[in-house]
Amino acid sequence: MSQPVRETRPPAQPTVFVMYGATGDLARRLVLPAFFELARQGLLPEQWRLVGTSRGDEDTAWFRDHVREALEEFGPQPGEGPWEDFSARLSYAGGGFSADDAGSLPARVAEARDAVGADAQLVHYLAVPPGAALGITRAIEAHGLAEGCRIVYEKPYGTDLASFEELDAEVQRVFDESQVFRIDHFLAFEAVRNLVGARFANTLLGAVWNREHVEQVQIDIAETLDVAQRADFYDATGAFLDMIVTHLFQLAATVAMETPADLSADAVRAARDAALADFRAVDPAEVVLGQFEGYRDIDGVADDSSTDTLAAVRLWVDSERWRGVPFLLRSGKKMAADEQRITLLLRRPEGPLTELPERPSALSFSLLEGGRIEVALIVKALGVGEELTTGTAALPLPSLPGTDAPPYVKLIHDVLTGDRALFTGVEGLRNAWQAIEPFQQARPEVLPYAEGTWGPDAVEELAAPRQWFLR
Ligand SMILES: NC(=O)C1=CN([C@@H]2O[C@H](COP(=O)(O)OP(=O)(O)OC[C@H]3O[C@@H](n4cnc5c(N)ncnc54)[C@H](OP(=O)(O)O)[C@@H]3O)[C@@H](O)[C@H]2O)C=CC1
Ligand SMILES: O=C1O[C@H](COP(=O)(O)O)[C@@H](O)[C@H](O)[C@H]1O
Repeated sequence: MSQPVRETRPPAQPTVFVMYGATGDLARRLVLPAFFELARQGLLPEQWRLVGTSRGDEDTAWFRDHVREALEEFGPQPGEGPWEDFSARLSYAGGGFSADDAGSLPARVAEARDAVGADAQLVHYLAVPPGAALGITRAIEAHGLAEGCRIVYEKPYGTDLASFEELDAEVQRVFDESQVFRIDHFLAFEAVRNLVGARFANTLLGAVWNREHVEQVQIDIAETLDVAQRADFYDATGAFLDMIVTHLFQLAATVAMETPADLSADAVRAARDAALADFRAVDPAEVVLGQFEGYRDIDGVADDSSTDTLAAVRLWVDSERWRGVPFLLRSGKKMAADEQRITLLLRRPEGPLTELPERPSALSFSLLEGGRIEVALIVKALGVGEELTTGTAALPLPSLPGTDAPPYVKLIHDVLTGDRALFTGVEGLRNAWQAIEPFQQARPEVLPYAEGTWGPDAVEELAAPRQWFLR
């Protein structure tokens, strides 16, 4: 397998970056801090500007304060990087942006282009709810901002198969595919990139990566966080759309994929998309939806809301490699812990040991804190006896050589350099929406769960006869 050449220098072309949804949670928590981190690491082009935009009436001074506060809350701290220079390159276009009414955005973009040079690369970043993507796409075309640009769509790309097809038809009409970056930031966690790197570089992992050795695959993204600051978006979306059909499906496809021809962007994406094509349509009877108690009291949430704040699914991948192995996916808010983990539970060996501990041997990839690869092994416990226990050997990825690149740092850098390896493929997304059509037509009842737990009891049953690795 050849090693792809990845660009690690700053891109040379001047760039104007337009951030739609600049007032939102994603921009504040992840994207704007990632931009500052890129500036700190000297990975932005020498000439760049960032124009924030949304529908309110805020101005540039407000936006600069907003970005500073975001950095103070989520880091890196302004004082840890070139804040004065950075903030001078930010401007704001309030008043909305639609095909009928351009507002002030084209004027702000023109100013930014004048400042960096006429050959500037224009990058549109849509950090907006899925329902807003179509209108902004049309507005970009209507106001002459489409030609030669790059455009980044956040997940979810559509909200069902029909809206995905509608959005994508418009995107394909307005842009060439090479201009389009459909983001799913979970693909860029260091631990997830090692589902590819470590798997294909080590026979120790690669040899057991199949149904002969793996009994279950579990993908668990558990959050203690609630949704108070983005109730409008969340109440209209829910955990299944927000996390399962997007992030967790992409993670499942990364585990399930066959060996790509090489590690080029196209080959890796094609392998992931092919795995998504093997996902069996989700049976609503194998889905558990939950809502944490107290959710309906949040401002912006309907009193009778039936939105799921937790979803768990037993998914089947009908490929030769994975036939018969359940992929258990779970994600929710207000759960017992913050954990993001992909685990391959290994089968119990046939004799001679019969009294094995309940906790099985496993390969586990934790995404948090820069990532950790763990190998859980059943071993003899210390002492004069022969009792067995499960112990874990852990490799914290931050202990490896190199500088950690958090997902949005990596992905924005990839957009600037034009590397599309870690972006979702359109065929894969179509397959994902197709796989959940039966579920969307017959959603199961939403069950209550107490804050600080692992969800309704029915979630446990999905994993039977085993248990969730995270408990
Ligand atoms: N928050 C997160 O952790 C992550 C979110 N995402 C994705 O990012 C997107 C945005 O999520 P998030 O930031 O959490 O949501 P928020 O509700 O916090 O923010 C949404 C932003 O979009 C703007 N917006 C809302 N509706 C429209 C519209 N019709 N037209 C134009 N702009 C609009 C809002 O601006 P205003 O109302 O001021 O106009 C606001 O700036 C979602 O698709 C989500 O799935 C992806 C990864 C992580
Ligand atoms: O896409 C989303 O992801 C976040 C979790 O990602 P993280 O990198 O912040 O851990 C989730 O909280 C949010 O609801 C969802 O929209």
